Amino acid sequence: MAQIIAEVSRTFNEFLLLPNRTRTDCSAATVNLRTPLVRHIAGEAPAIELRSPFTSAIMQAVSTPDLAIALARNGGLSFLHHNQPIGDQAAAVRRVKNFKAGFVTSDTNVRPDDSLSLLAEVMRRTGHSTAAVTHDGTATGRLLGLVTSRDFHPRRHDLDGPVSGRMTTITDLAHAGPDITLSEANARLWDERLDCLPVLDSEGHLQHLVFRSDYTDNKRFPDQLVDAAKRLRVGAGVNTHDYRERVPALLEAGVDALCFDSSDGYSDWQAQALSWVKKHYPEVPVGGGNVVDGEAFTFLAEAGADFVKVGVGGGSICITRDQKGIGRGQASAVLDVAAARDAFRERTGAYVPICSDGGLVHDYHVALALAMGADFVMMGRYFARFDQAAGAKLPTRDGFVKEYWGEGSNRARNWQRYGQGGGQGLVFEEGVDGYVPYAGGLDEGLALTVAKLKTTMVSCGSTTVPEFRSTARLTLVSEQSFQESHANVTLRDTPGTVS
Ligand SMILES: NC(=O)C1=CN([C@@H]2O[C@H](COP(=O)(O)OP(=O)(O)OC[C@H]3O[C@@H](n4cnc5c(N)ncnc54)[C@H](O)[C@@H]3O)[C@@H](O)[C@H]2O)C=CC1
Ligand SMILES: O=c1[nH]c(=O)c2[nH+]cn([C@@H]3O[C@H](COP(=O)(O)O)[C@@H](O)[C@H]3O)c2[nH]1
Ligand SMILES: [K+]
Repeated sequence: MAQIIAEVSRTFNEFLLLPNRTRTDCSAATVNLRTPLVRHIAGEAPAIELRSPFTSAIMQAVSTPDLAIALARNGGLSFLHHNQPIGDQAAAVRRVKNFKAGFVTSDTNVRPDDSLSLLAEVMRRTGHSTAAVTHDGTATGRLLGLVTSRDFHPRRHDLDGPVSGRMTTITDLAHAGPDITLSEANARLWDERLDCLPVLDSEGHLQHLVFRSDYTDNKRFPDQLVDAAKRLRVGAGVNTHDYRERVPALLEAGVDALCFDSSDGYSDWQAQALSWVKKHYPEVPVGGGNVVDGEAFTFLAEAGADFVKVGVGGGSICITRDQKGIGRGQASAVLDVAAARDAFRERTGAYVPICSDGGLVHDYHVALALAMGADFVMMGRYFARFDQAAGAKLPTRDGFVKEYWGEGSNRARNWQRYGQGGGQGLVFEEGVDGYVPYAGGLDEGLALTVAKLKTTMVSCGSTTVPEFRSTARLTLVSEQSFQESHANVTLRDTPGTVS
């Protein structure tokens, strides 16, 4: 007879945190959000640690290179989606790895014999006032000089004259070699009172420009998630179909972590694929999932998973529970898997982090997921709202929305992966195609969520994620107390003032 699990399956909305004693040295400024991404010996440092416990979903509508850059600059990690040809996904990985914070590729470039009027036109188009003069007018040509909008004036200079007549030539120009770090470049900008420092390769070809005006921007991101060579880190989703070709191409492109992406990770397909990656590329971290119980977690941990993603059917675009009748309330799933992770650590000495994926509707749900045992979270809807995500931004009567669609929807055209009903292709959809409210840029949006998370942790008396988890006290809420959690007055539509 079928086994019936006695415990009711619960969601995040059914829980609240009780405040713990907050000591005077516990404040938002002292909270540290570092958390392990990958398997490690318990008590030792993991090979990769997130600086902030956020990852973006392995979805076309979410994890673009631009989003990956923005999230890594804020200490989190994106997993670039694999619903695209292998070469395209590898190119997306390269785009993130080639991003050098503070090192910009020059977009305002001219040849020495171009006219000043052409230069003025290029500057007007790009909105930038420093142009690189290269032998072929490209961003990577041999650098001959720099010219700025301060070097010429339409009434003083003949605009038909060549750029070379007004540029500062390379012999009089401070410049740097390819190995300079951002902090060394910044030091030179200040010490030598430069506005711009060109970075050249050994043959004198332009690689990047570093601007003094970007200095504060670089200081804004103290928690960037970078590798040993100071390049931003990026993850990539893979599947159990073409991993033998996809994984080596992604590694070649410089990917930092992989994750098998499936609605149901409790399968021999995934165990086989994990063992294959571990056998051929033991150095690359690879996650597995998704699962919703301890038994499935242990199965993937034993197959070699370096982290395990938790969540079936709870995502905002998910219709898996309606369609297939499988899934589990996300709170129950995380609690069960967290207990299995701790038992696995006791038994083997290995700590395999877990990720709560999908169904995080309110910012405080992130705090609940971490309190219930998640080491980090993955979100789709949340990141799909930002400028950097893939969906188009569309105007509506009440403001803007962004497109957001599930990987199991018709729109995702993930069909080659399906053998539903024993045939070829997608027989029924497991996700919907819709819109989410537009939320501007990722930097500002994530900063707000992080601020709320830190404040919750302070109320719970903890300054680290492990401390928060081990001391959290959670309570179930009744229907009535849930009502009490919301404002119970008629809201003004214009803000009131107190004075
Ligand atoms: N987290 C969630 O609740 C859900 C997520 N999704 C997303 O939708 C996308 C598609 O997920 P899935 O449909 O689970 O894709 P999948 O590729 O894991 O599975 C598709 C089908 O292929 C089979 N299969 C897997 N590997 C195979 C192999 N090597 N040879 C033959 N058959 C194989 C599976 O058993 C399944 O029937 C993913 O991006 C997933 O994250 C979809 C539904 C729910
Ligand atoms: O049932 C589903 N049908 C789909 O088409 C689909 N696409 C993505 N996902 C999963 O949802 C997660 C994102 O959820 P949120 O938008 O709630 O953050 C993602 O991280 C996935 O785990 C899907 N689930
Ligand atoms: K299964």
